[in-house]
Amino acid sequence: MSFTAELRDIHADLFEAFWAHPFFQGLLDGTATRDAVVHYVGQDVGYLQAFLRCYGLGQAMAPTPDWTAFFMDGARIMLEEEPDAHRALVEHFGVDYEACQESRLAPTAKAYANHMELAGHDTLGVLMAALLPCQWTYTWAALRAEREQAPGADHPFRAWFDFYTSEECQQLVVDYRRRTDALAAAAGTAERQRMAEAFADSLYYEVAFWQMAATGETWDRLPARVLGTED
Ligand SMILES: Cc1ncc(CN)c(N)n1
Repeated sequence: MSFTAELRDIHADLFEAFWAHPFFQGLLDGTATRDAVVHYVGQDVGYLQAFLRCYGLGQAMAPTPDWTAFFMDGARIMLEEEPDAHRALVEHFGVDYEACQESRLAPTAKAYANHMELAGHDTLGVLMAALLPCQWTYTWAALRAEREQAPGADHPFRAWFDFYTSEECQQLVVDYRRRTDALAAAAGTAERQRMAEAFADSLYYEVAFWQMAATGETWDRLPARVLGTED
């Protein structure tokens, strides 16, 4: 079994938690609230900016022109295409995409961004393992949504699902996995272990990012779980 297939197996529970999270299910059935969606998109703009910086860190480690092209193309998709998917989410609520951008990353978004950027100061393999869940979870969940519930043409967030199920996004996941598998195969035990941990941490943060959106988490509005006021 390949390295990434093994990680997929080991962390099946986190993939399932990602799918079942009320925020994602709200996007799927169209009941997600305005506040949660606007907060999600406002935070995601900053998250994607951090991701683009990681592509820069990847470029700095690129061993071949092929790797350089991979990071350049990933950055192009994120800069030119992904914002349109997010724009569709907030425009459903009559909110301007540019206006909903938040100036400060919430605790969860910041922790995730810091985690990825730290991975970008380790090896190329650790960086790739940290970046993979971002591509993989969204495309996996959007494809599953299409299979199981087929959001119709009149679905309010149709464009968002269309982006993540696109051939381009699917190919990106295939390429990410192929490259991560090749790096893992060439890595020693210690590096492979750091790769596995970087992947698991990012996957955890993917689920936590939904929770951040659902609870409206910011530094001023920490969830009850953090404040110790939870029942
Ligand atoms: C937090 C997060 N993770 C993943 C994606 C999909 N690229 C995203 N836009 N934001």
